[in-house]
Amino acid sequence: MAATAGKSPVSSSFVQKLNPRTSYCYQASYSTINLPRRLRRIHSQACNNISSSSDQVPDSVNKQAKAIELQKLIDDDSRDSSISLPRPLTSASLSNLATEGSRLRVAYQGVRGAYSESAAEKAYPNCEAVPCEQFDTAFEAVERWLVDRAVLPIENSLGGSIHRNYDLLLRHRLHIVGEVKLAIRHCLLANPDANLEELKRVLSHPQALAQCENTLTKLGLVREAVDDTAGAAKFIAFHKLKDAGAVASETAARIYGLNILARDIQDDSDNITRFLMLAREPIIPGIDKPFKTSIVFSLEEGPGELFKALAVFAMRNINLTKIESRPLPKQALRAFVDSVKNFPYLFYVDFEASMADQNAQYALGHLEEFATFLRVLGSYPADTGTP
Ligand SMILES: O=C(O)C(=O)C[C@]1(C(=O)O)C=C[C@@H](O)C=C1
Repeated sequence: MAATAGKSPVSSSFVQKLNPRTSYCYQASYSTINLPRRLRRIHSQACNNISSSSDQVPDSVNKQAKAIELQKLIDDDSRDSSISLPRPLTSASLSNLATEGSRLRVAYQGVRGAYSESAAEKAYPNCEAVPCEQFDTAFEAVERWLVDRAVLPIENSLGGSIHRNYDLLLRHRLHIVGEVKLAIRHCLLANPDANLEELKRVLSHPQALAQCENTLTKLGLVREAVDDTAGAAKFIAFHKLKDAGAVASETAARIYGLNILARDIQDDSDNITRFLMLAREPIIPGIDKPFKTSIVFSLEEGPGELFKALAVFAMRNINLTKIESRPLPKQALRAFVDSVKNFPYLFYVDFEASMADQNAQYALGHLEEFATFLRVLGSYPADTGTP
């Protein structure tokens, strides 16, 4: 191995694991580096903890059917299980999900018209976007080979990190294979017979409500959090509410037959959400285009530990684009830390380099020397296009 200033010694087995050009075994093993055996056990227990079976097959998605009559939607939804829109998957309905054709199937949390659906379609044009009730269901659908990818919102330029989704990345064993940045333009929606003066409350995803904080405060509307923006639109349409609006997309307005009372109500016109694409297998990282790598690690307690960890990147001129800290789950904590004085944390870091880049391999080799836990979540092409 050639000597490089600031580089730390790296064992050959480590490079073997990290270097995509060396072997196929890299593919299966690079996501977990130096995972203590006890924590590894906890991980696989968590991953195996998947509920099984049941009875409902979601109807196929006709993406071209733009104009869906509201009355039909409401009638179908209340009387008949065969509604025109696909029902979001629940854990219970996963086992009967049939594979249709060869289009890439991408699971997202929410109902039709959610921003996550647009993100899936932006990342994979022509994909079949599969709505899921919860993020866990979307992850499970990938783990059980029922869909090919899951899409996960991870951070927003106004609202910041979506913390729960960081925790899901750790709990499940999927790999990040791509990212997509999407411009989020929120609308205030209401039923055709409702008007702004009558509105008292507004429903939406907590992130969307936070992104429209100023506008909603000015309007004096009470915020009510629901699972996703399009779900809020569907709910007010279904119940024909006159006193409640929804913060959601223009697409959701069209699908659920709602009026757009105001457009672009986010606090800043520059409102961008970054989504991650997840798959069962990692992709082989290249160096032909800009790549990003996402990792998660934990450190011993002590002065300068985090400084040392970040220095492994700084000394190799690797740019960090994101750092997030999350509490280390108690369960995992018991497995690999004997006693702690303060609250222990996991650090999630995104950096601008491919795992095929030797510099990045050296940086992680160096970090591995003192991190108590280190896992590569994925190395994937950076989204450098217009959101
Ligand atoms: O509710 C939706 O439509 C989503 O896709 C979720 C979500 C999020 O989790 O941040 C995605 C983009 C926007 O930032 C608001 C909500």
